[in-house]
This record gives sequence, structure tokens and C-alpha cells, in this order.
Amino acid sequence: MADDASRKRKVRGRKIRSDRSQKAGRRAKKELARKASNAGKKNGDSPLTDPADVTPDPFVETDAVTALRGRITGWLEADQPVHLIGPTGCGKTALALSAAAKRGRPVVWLNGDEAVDTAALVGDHAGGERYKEDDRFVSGVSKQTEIIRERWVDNPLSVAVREGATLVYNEFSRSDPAAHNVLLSVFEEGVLERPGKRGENRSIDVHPEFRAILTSNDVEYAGVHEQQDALLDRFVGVHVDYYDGETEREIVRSHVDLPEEAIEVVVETMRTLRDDLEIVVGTRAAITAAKGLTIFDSGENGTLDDELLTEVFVDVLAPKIAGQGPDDVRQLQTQIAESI
Ligand SMILES: Nc1ncnc2c1ncn2[C@@H]1O[C@H](COP(=O)(O)OP(=O)(O)OP(=O)(O)O)[C@@H](O)[C@H]1O
Repeated sequence: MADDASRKRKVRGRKIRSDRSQKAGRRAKKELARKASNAGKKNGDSPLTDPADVTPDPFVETDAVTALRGRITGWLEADQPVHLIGPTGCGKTALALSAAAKRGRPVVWLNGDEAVDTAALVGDHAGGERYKEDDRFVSGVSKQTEIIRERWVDNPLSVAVREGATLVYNEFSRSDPAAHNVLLSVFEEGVLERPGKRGENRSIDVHPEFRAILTSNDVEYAGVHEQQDALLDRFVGVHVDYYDGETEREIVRSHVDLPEEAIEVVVETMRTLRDDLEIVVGTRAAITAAKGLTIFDSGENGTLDDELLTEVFVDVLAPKIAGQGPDDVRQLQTQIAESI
């Protein structure tokens, strides 16, 4: 696409710069959703979130999006846990949250990482609770006894299983596979064992409305933390890829206020780079580049030239290159300029 006509792209219509005040309301809503999904991360708080609060905003629903979401909600209806597998930034999280919201049940959000162990999933003893017991065994004489009762705090999986929530377990393959042993009996026998719990009620019966959507990056799923086959066998695997061009344009349009021509150029560039470069170029890269262009436009006449486009995409994609030495960045810049 590096012919002369494309060197200087005239973007007609509105100026590239967005009207930021129009975005304020949208941003505030997004912040609300983010807070809602973070609510469960503080120890002791309930991780249950209202389904209306997890609906991604903005969320565009093209045919491709609704078809995929329909597959997810369909499998959930058939009482099958769903494993969404796909490349970085293709929209797995947004899709999972939208499907979870559609069910209308409370949502429990969990993020996989190395630190997630069985206790992080099911719960833990959270120190002692002190209280005093007053024993008036002889009239006029009282004896006070200090009692320390161990307090058990349920973590997200226990809460989700008990309350019949939709568990959205993002990047689950990043967690230690051993932590997931407790999931086997959840899916197989409908019982959650809480191994660390002392005393009664060590297990919880799984609520009939409990469902799970797990997401994995396809590369990590294949290698870094190999999850046990016995567990993977119990999921339905829905492989997702980047959306079609029109859906990606709609997605970028929903996030960034740019003239149509600029959106088209950004998405087309991103899709070309996705094919040409060895690094993963997700939809998020186009959203970020478009956001950059609302600021780094070339002034009043609203033009988008290839130099600016190259600069913006280099900045957006530079974090992905190993080492990030000047040579690597130069090489990336050359590749991007050639592709554009
Ligand atoms: N249907 C949609 N409507 C609006 N925005 C969307 C939609 N799908 C994805 N996005 C946006 O695209 C970007 C990437 O999506 P998302 O974070 O869901 O991808 P992911 O596959 O979970 O990424 P990662 O692997 O990095 O976690 C996000 O900014 C998200 O808001």
C-alpha cells in the first residue's frame, strides 16, 4: 500500500481531535464497571457483582460478536463450562463478560496468575476473632473467658459455587495447575471441597445455576502452564480469533471519536501489520493507535500521513519487542514503514 496516493491521506469531515467532553460520561460508566469487577479482589469483601455492572461499555454487537456470544451462552445453558481460547487482544474478556452479563446471574471475576493457589480460590482462615464470654456461675461472681474463634473467609470460587453465579476466570492458564484440582469435583460431582477448612462444612454443594467461563491466551494455553487434561476435558473449548474488518472498525469507532476515514486507515494498517509482523497485533493496538491520533493529528486540516501513522504504531507496538534496545525499535520502525 505504499503508493504515492496513500502517502498523504486526507481525512475529510470532522477534525481528527475528538470532543473530549462527549467522552466523559462514557468513561465514568467504564470506571464504574471496572470498580465493580474489582470489588471482589479485596480480602473479605463479597466478590459478587451485579450482571448489569459487568457488561462491557462500549460493547458493539455485530453478527460475528453475537454469533460467538450465542455459542458461549448456549453451552452455558447446556450446563457446560466454556473455555475461550484465542490470541491476545482479540476480545475474549469483553466476550466472556458480555456472555456472563446476558445470563443475568451475579458474576464473580477472577484473574489467573502465579499467586493463585487453592486458598485463593476456595478461601482461608483469616486470623482469630476474639470475644469474651461472661460466666455468672455463682450469683454475684462472674468469670470472663476470652475465646478466640477462627474466622473462615470464602474466596471467589466458593462464593460463586454457593450463590449460583457465573464465574469468569480470566487467563486461567496462568495459575498453577495444582490449584485447579478443586475444580474437578465441582464439574464432575457438583461438590466443592474446601481443603484448608477445619471443622464442619468442609464442602459446598454446587448451586444448580453455577456456570464458568474461562479464558486463555492460545500461546500460554499451549505451553507455559500445562493444565491437566482431566480438567480440560470437562470444558467446551471455543476458539476465537480476531474479528472481521467491519467488526474491528466498529470496535475502534465505539472507543474513539475519530472521522470514519481515519478509523478505516487505522484498522486497515493494524490488520496489515498483524499479517506482516511476527509480534501479536491485537484489536487493542488499533484502539490505542486511534486514541493517539486524536491527539497527534497533523493540525487543523486533519490529515493523516504515513509518517505519523508509522510513529504512532511504533509507539503502540514497541512494548511487545524483546529487549527494546534502539536496534529493535529501529527494525520495528522499518518493518512498519514498509508495511504502511
Ligand atoms: N465487542 C466489543 N465491543 C467493544 N470493544 C471491544 C469488543 N471486543 C473487544 N473490545 C475491545 O478490544 C480490546 C481487546 O479486547 P479484550 O481485552 O476483551 O481482549 P482479550 O482477548 O481478552 O485480550 P488479552 O488476551 O490481552 O486479555 C479491549 O479494549 C476491548 O474493550
